[in-house]
Amino acid sequence: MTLLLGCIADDYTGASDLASMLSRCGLRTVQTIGVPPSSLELPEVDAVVVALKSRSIEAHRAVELSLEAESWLRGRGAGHVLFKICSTFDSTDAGNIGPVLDALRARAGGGIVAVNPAFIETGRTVYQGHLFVNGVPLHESPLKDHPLNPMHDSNLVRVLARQSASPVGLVPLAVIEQGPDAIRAALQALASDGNGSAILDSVAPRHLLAIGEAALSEPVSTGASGIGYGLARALVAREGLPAHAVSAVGSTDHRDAHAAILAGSCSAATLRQIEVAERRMPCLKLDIDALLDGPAEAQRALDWATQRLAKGPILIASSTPPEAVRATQARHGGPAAGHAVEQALAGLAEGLLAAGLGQLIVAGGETSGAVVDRLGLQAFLIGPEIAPGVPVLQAVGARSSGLMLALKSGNFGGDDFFLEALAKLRDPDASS
Ligand SMILES: Nc1ncnc2c1ncn2[C@@H]1O[C@H](COP(=O)(O)OP(=O)(O)O)[C@@H](O)[C@H]1O
Ligand SMILES: O=C(O)[C@@H](O)C(=O)COP(=O)(O)O
Repeated sequence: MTLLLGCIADDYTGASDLASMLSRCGLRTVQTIGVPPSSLELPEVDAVVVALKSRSIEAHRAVELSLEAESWLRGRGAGHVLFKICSTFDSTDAGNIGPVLDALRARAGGGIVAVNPAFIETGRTVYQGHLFVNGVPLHESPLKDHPLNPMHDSNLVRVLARQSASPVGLVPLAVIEQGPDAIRAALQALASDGNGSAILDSVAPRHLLAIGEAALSEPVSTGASGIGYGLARALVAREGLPAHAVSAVGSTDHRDAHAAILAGSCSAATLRQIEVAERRMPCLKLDIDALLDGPAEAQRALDWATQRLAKGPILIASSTPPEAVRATQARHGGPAAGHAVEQALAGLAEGLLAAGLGQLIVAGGETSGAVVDRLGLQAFLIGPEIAPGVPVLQAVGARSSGLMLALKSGNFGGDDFFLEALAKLRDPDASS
């Protein structure tokens, strides 16, 4: 296998978002959970997205894991490596975007890293280095209330400069509008001035196409699915590949298996999606204090679910509005509460799988990471898109092979997302 593109994603939902974009553009893509063991047989692909759970861990550990993934990808021919971060730049001043980007750049021998977190289809745009979420500056968007990394600064040049060892430049929209050659020249000028990275503006797909083409001249780039779109389109054109969506999920004997939704995201979008779904299926809202006090609440939830699974899909949610999250964090500590809730939901997934689950939808990036790790899943084939950034996934590898999943970033999807996802997991080929 010789890769056209190697990708390292800092969480699992982000990885499937990117993998979906690459597949839609025509690159045969597989998502692996961490660096795959040599025993795992992967199909012939053009791109691999190595999914890490490195967004909210110690920076030095995120660097180690990312470099390990980089070696694996370069060893399989990847000339360019994209470090996939969140389109809302989820991070803290301690990292992990800056430290990982610095390490990948150093490993590649220097140069300058183009950084662009735009994802136009989900309303993420960058102008004058400031990130907007559906037209609202990042620091005024729902991301200001994120349980793990609340975002309080929309100026990404400033945000990244606090995390990176090298100065951060800006390539403004006026230059991006001039196309790939002008972008390359601007990046070179910034590199000559000592910048190790630069935030690139973009408010429309044509900007991402130009950025993707320019970014391929450097060994490393950083960003979300928008830059993935630009890179994939540039590679497909360069290699003369057919520019149409490829889906790799095969027929599944899980079509009539039990289905469940686990929601651990407290995002505004997920809260609305739960509201819609609970009118259509049994829904259990976990008692968070009880959940954090001991195993009885999780056992109650598992009993509740296993009694109902055979009758149709069910939903279990830990999600609460921001004020309740703040109260929980004040009582139990932020990271401790988050971790405990993730592990409780992971335990529920394990119990549900033992009870015959064949289709699983998880809402929340960290939550998805905990669930996928607990189930020991190794890699995913990428199927059709349910909503921008959320594809149908089919597990491959020793454990739970064939299991159909959707890993939803908290902020993604319309109000009907859970209903749409259930239909698509049951029948990935059905037109929506
Ligand atoms: N009711 C709650 N109170 C406090 N923290 C919670 C609650 N429910 C979930 N969490 C935690 O909030 C975090 C949500 O992050 P994540 O799963 O990445 O969602 P998103 O995709 O919205 O960022 C997780 O650590 C999760 O365990
Ligand atoms: O780029 C994005 O917004 C997503 O792919 C992503 O990374 C989302 O992270 P979570 O909201 O933590 O799932």
